[in-house]
Amino acid sequence: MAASLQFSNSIRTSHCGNQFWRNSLLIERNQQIKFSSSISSISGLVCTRIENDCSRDRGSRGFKISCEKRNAGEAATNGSPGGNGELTCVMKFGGSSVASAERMREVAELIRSFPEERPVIVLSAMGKTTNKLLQAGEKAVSCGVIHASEIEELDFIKDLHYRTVDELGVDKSIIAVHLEELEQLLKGIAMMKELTPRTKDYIVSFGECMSTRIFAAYLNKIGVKARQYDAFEIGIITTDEFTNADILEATYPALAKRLHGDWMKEPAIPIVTGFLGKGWKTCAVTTLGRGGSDLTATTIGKALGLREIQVWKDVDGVLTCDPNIYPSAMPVPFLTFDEAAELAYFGAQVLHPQSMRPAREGDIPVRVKNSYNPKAPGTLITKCRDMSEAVLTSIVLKRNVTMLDIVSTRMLGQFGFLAKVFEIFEDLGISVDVVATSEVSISLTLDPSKLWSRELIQQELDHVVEELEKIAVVNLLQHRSIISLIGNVQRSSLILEKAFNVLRTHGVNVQMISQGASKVNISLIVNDSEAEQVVRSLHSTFFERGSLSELGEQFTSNGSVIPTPTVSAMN
Ligand SMILES: Nc1ncnc2c1ncn2[C@@H]1O[C@H](COP(=O)(O)OP(=O)(O)O)[C@@H](O)[C@H]1O
Ligand SMILES: N[C@@H](CC(=O)OP(=O)(O)O)C(=O)O
Repeated sequence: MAASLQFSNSIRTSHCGNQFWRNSLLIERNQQIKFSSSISSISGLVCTRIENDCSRDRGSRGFKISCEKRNAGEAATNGSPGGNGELTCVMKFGGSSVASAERMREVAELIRSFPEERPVIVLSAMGKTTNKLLQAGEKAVSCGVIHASEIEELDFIKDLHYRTVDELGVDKSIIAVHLEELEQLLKGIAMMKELTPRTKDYIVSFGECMSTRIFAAYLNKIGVKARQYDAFEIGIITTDEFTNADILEATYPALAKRLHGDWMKEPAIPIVTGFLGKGWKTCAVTTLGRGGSDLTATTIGKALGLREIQVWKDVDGVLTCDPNIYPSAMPVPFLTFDEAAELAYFGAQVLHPQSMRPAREGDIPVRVKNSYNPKAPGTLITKCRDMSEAVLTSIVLKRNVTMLDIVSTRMLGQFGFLAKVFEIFEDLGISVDVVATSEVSISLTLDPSKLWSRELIQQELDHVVEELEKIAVVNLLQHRSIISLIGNVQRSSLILEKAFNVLRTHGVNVQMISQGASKVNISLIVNDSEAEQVVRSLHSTFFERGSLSELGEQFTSNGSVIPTPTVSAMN
């Protein structure tokens, strides 16, 4: 039996009070809902979906909570995928979640703790395996063939994976063949003295190929039927841009056909390699850029039209700031796809920059959860959310950015200047992050992730400057940081006032400022050396309870604004 319940602001206030609203933030799918006595007739239902009600005017805070009546016997037993229905959700576990045998056991238990789910599991490589594989590849270039088998990182990878199969009690042969091939590959690189982007992608693919095989074998061992899949064999088709490939449209029907078809023939939890794809022209293994398993998860979610995409990390959701900069950063309970995309694009490592696109296109909620602390509510990312009280959502820092000041050598009134500048960037294949313009000048920052290695950065930059100098006076400024203030740009004046107060206190001059048309991000460019301190102070100002603005407004711990009752703060 399915029921659809609509809770509006007024119902919430009159029937449940603020308590329910708070509780509603904590409701998760498949959780028993405990309603207050006034609506107890609907108790006993299980929540299956929570949606923001976007259909109404700004200011209303409706939540549509879909529920199902489930009898105790309806949930599957023995940890097997629940019921006979279709696949329900994606659960992606990152490297930190599957870093050891112990972590894999915990993740298996976590999956079993949702017996009514029929999930597709996406896994990253164990722990820091991807970094180790890349380091091994780089060492192989210059170590000589006879020393390729002795590369320290190869030993580390062998030891980690053999120890894990041993501790989990699964058959060693499932990964032995990969580890042998990896050693051969390193010898090949040593022989050629060359590591191309294509070979890099092939090398790192061993990480995901092994973690998924180990985990699938373990699930089968404990009685949970599972089937391992390599993404490049089941239809994740990409561009041939090695190390940073894009997913192509053909992926969606191909994935759906394969995963759905297999499931219908014989249900077994699919365990899919994250991060990997197959180049459409080369047919070689490609990767989706660092952290790309998030994108694999949302791609599968969209392809199968699943109800929810869960990305399980080692933090309590998307936080108000990078915890490495501000250790007591707090989880953000709700985000829109736009906010999350902007946050990821401007450097928050927690989500892959492109991962929100399939979720947004398929309108599938994404939940960011902590595999080390599953009870924490995490962050729910949906198409829209109530912004009426939101000010700032999160502060993101992107370091080591290059900035260019480009001033036209021609007089005012010249048209086509901007077009010429961007044509140069297009021809050189360099992507631009933040831009501020006037008619005859333009300031912009370059995306460092697109500039592959150190030597190339300088070469490419020299070339850009050379080309631009044909039409303009160019000033190249390196070691800059972008501080992105993600939030409600409807309140941009308030945000800017607070932010500039902080900057003034630290004696920091902003070198460029840009408010995106997307209306969720204000970007400030400062020197690298000043950036972290500024971010910490901004965080205290916007997110710490009791911080008082000169406008007489106080911020709550989630960055929203509450009016202060007296006027004394204004003086
Ligand atoms: N705003 C942020 N919110 C949460 N985590 C962040 C943020 N900015 C940076 N991080 C970092 O991102 C890490 C999680 O991302 P990642 O390492 O890719 O996870 P996983 O490997 O589990 O997929 C966290 O451990 C944290 O250090
Ligand atoms: N293993 C890949 C892909 C990935 O998504 O990893 P993680 O989920 O641990 O960020 C990487 O390290 O980039």
